[in-house]
Amino acid sequence: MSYVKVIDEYKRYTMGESEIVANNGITFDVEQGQFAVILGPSGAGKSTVLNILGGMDSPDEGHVYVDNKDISQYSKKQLTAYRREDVGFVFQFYNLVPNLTARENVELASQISPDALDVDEVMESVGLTERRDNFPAQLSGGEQQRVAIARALAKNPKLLLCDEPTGALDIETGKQILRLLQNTAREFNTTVIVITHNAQIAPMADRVIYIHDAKVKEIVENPHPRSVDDIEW
Ligand SMILES: Nc1ncnc2c1ncn2[C@@H]1O[C@H](COP(=O)(O)OP(=O)(O)OP(=O)(O)O)[C@@H](O)[C@H]1O
Repeated sequence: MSYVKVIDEYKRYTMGESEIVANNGITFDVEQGQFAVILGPSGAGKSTVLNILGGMDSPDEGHVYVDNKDISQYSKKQLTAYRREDVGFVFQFYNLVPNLTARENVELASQISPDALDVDEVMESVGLTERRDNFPAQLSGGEQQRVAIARALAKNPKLLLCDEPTGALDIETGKQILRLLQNTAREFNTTVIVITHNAQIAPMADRVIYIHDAKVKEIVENPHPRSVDDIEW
């Protein structure tokens, strides 16, 4: 079975009298160690998929397998443990703790995971050894995002989920972050899933899942993903 397997997943929200179908029978797979991109316009349902994959929300129907476990059937308690131990999150606006240094931000995450990696090794792998004693406000946006990635990786997660990770960065810095995410999938065999509306990112992914209007429109496999350096946007 694929490492991540979403099968006929539905999520509906009630807004007063009306119902919004945010995910309308979503089905896709991602293999272990793949760098996958979920691409679609605003409102297509991408964050809903990510919230469900990350254990922040549960689907109304369907199944979501991660590493052979059906997380759609998890209790609240099981979801809490899953979020803590199995999933690393990277968001558009970093969400670092401002009064902790870069290293302390990473350490904090490593402390809640039983399977945590060595904090200094992770800091080195994202190229931040020199800046580890700086506070977030003393770091550039790209450096702060690298701290956020280190924080997510320190837990040694099964899944790294990234919500518009380059959305707040300029092109060159965004490329550095994408290179880091692509390398993470390759070197750590971590399954990385990025959601974005930026179609320029698609050629560098191993698999692209196009979502439109709450449904999967197309799934494209890239047998030869492009290097980040060859991508223009
Ligand atoms: N908690 C919620 N309550 C009500 N409606 C919601 C909720 N979360 C999402 N929606 C609706 O579900 C639909 C899909 O939203 P979602 O955030 O998943 O899209 P998206 O593709 O991530 O968009 P964006 O790129 O703008 O974040 C939208 O119509 C949104 O308004």
